[in-house]
Amino acid sequence: MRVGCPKEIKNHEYRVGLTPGAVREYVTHGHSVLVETGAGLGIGATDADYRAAGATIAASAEAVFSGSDMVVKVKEPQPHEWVQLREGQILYTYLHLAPDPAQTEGLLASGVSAIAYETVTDARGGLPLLAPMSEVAGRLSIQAAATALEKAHGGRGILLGGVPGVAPAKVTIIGGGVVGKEAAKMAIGLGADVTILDRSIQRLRDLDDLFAGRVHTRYSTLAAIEAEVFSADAVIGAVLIPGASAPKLVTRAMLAGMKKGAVLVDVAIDQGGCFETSHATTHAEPTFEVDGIVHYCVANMPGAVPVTSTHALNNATLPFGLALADHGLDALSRDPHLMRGLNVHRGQVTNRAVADSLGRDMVEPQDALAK
Ligand SMILES: NC(=O)C1=CN([C@@H]2O[C@H](COP(=O)(O)OP(=O)(O)OC[C@H]3O[C@@H](n4cnc5c(N)ncnc54)[C@H](O)[C@@H]3O)[C@@H](O)[C@H]2O)C=CC1
Ligand SMILES: CC(=O)C(=O)O
Ligand SMILES: [Mg+2]
Repeated sequence: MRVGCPKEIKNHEYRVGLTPGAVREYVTHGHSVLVETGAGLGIGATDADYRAAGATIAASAEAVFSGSDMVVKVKEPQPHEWVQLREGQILYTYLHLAPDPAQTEGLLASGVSAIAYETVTDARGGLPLLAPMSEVAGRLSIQAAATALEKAHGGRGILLGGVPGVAPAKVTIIGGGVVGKEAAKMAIGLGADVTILDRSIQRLRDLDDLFAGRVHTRYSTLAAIEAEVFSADAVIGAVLIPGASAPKLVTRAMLAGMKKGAVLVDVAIDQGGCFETSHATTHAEPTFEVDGIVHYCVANMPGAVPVTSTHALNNATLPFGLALADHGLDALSRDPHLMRGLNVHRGQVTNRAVADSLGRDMVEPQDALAK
């Protein structure tokens, strides 16, 4: 198969779909790999590194899109990229379609078979291609909160860990999955007072065992969210209903009950955000203020640390990517977990949560593939 990797073009996105190490694996499996010139510079990988791994360097993104049977990326394709996709081609990347009707229309019109990293599953009920970036974003969320809490950045001027004799900041984490757990580790490490809310009691049990008394856990009800948000200095939004738009758990009315200069970090913004007042921001201008509350809503947080993120992402995407290259779309029939990644195929939406969120018809992926 001809595998292609264009340079990422989203604002301040420095990750790349394939590392030179991943290219070498595809080439060893007998595939050819086309990489856009400069695609790896954000992680310090030069065209020469890719050539040494067996890739051919393409002068433009257009050459990669037109010359590949499968396009491997990081972020959802941008409008200028949708139009270059075609029927019979596989797109393998993050998509986050539920809050993005325009991109969905673009992919449907192209006829491409689009596999979303974020809905591929594993045998343990996890999301193996989302998890590594959730680990990064969870850890970064506390760095973002700490910075935004500084007075010069619009925050209330409180140090997460306090100092001896002065109380630490209170961090409320809504959603105790991968993002929530990693955020908690960092917040505890800095000495903050941490509470995690989740609506899975089993998840709260696991977190209670893991953190052994160093976090408070609360079952996520409206009343509990309100109480924990009102008393927080920083709130991390980390909920997920796989594939679907995030539920709005903190309303605009609730901001009035919060401390002035408190910070909301909406990690779930890539699924539309879990705070009513969120809108996606970029690394160039990551925060904005609503009713005296600082909002940080960057939809590609891991792009800020591309070296760590790209390697972590490639570790996870490589086995499924190789299966796709080796077997084409038959790889989906061989692996029900990869099948769950298929969001769009030949003009049809093939993921239930995505279709429901967008109010569109859905065709079961195996039926869509059989046609
Ligand atoms: N902004 C960014 O750059 C990035 C964003 N993300 C996003 O972060 C979000 C979280 O991802 P993960 O931690 O991997 O998901 P996860 O599935 O591991 O955890 C989500 C948790 O939310 C809980 N939850 C669902 N509804 C809830 C509610 N009403 N109240 C409290 N908890 C609730 C679930 O029980 C689960 O434990 C996703 O939207 C993901 O796409 C992930 C990586 C990067
Ligand atoms: C998951 C995601 O949106 C990201 O890594 O950018
Ligand atoms: Mg996104």
